[in-house]
Amino acid sequence: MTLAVDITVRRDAFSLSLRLTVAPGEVVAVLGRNGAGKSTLLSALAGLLRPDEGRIELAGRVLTDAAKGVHVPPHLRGVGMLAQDPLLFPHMTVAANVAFGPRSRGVSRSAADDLVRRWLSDVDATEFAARRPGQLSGGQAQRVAVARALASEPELLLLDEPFAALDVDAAPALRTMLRRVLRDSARTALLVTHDPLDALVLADRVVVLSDGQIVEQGETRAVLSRPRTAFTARIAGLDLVSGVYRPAGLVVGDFVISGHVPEPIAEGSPAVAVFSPSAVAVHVEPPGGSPRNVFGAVVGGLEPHGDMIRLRAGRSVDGPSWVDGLAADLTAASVADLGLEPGTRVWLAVKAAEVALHPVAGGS
Ligand SMILES: Nc1ncnc2c1ncn2[C@@H]1O[C@H](COP(=O)(O)OP(=O)(O)OP(=O)(O)O)[C@@H](O)[C@H]1O
Repeated sequence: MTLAVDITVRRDAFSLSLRLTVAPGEVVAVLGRNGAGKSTLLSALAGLLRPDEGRIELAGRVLTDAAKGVHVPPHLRGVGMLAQDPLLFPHMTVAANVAFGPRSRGVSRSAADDLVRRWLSDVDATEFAARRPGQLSGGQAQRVAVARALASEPELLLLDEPFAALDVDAAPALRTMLRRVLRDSARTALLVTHDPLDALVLADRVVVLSDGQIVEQGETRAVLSRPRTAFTARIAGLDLVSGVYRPAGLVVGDFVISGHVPEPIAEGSPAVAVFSPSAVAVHVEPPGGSPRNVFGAVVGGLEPHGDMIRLRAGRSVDGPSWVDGLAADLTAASVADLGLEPGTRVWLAVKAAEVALHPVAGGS
């Protein structure tokens, strides 16, 4: 189900110009700030918008060819969409909502019933089959929306900020479920988000969009932990360290990084420690006591970041290599008090309570 996109869309002063290939079973996250063109891209893929130039091909079928006037309508494209809002039909039961796509494609009632059972079970929503959407919580409704999107067996699934409308407590469970379902069904998917965590947990690869253009792309962890452009670094906005999950924490070489685990991680599987640069304390002497999560480094660079100064760490002669590029935010006064300048030896400390350990896409 390879997706090949090469399109230009012009909207008044804005123009999106993008070339992208997604391999069968691959999940690609498109990250970008407001107005970057993410929704424009999804609309073009879904067939809700006609590109001014270019082609969209999915699984060998031409969905759009601007030069030849080809434009397959949305319902015939084999493209499913999961939006921020579950958008379930309020007057139908959950089961009828999930059966709707297959039935309108001509699938028999009994085959559609089988699909309903399978997908409601996959998203842990079997018990809601007879309810109406009004009787579900936001998270439950979104699970049903996942089942509905997948029951249509789309060749491409578009995910538009699927957790944005959920409260913070419901999002991790849904993200875990979606990660499992996407992996088990080997679904080709494009995920639009401005949350780097969604990309980390769900996507194999990330594409960073700015002002209608791709500014960076690559394997998710590589792009987010070592952004090559200042723009991506700002979007990523997080410190992240890759390792292997053990009950004691994230094992990275000789280090164990302690943190909390908001969503389950299998022991021995690839994971990341994620924390905010504002949670990192910078010391010029090794901190006293026995605090955990202390890493030796040097000051690699100092740059203004809003009303703070962002320190970029570099590797010290005797310290771990993975500290290279980690960020810490300090006030200008503390930079002056500590006498920090490029090359200064420092110790970075971050409390376990401020560190979240997450599974990463591609892990078991
Ligand atoms: N119908 C339209 N007509 C003209 N310009 C539009 C239209 N819709 C969007 N735009 C412009 O296109 C640009 C990209 O918008 P788009 O919605 O694709 O961005 P986005 O990355 O999805 O942003 P957000 O994260 O806020 O949803 C913006 O400058 C927007 O003002």
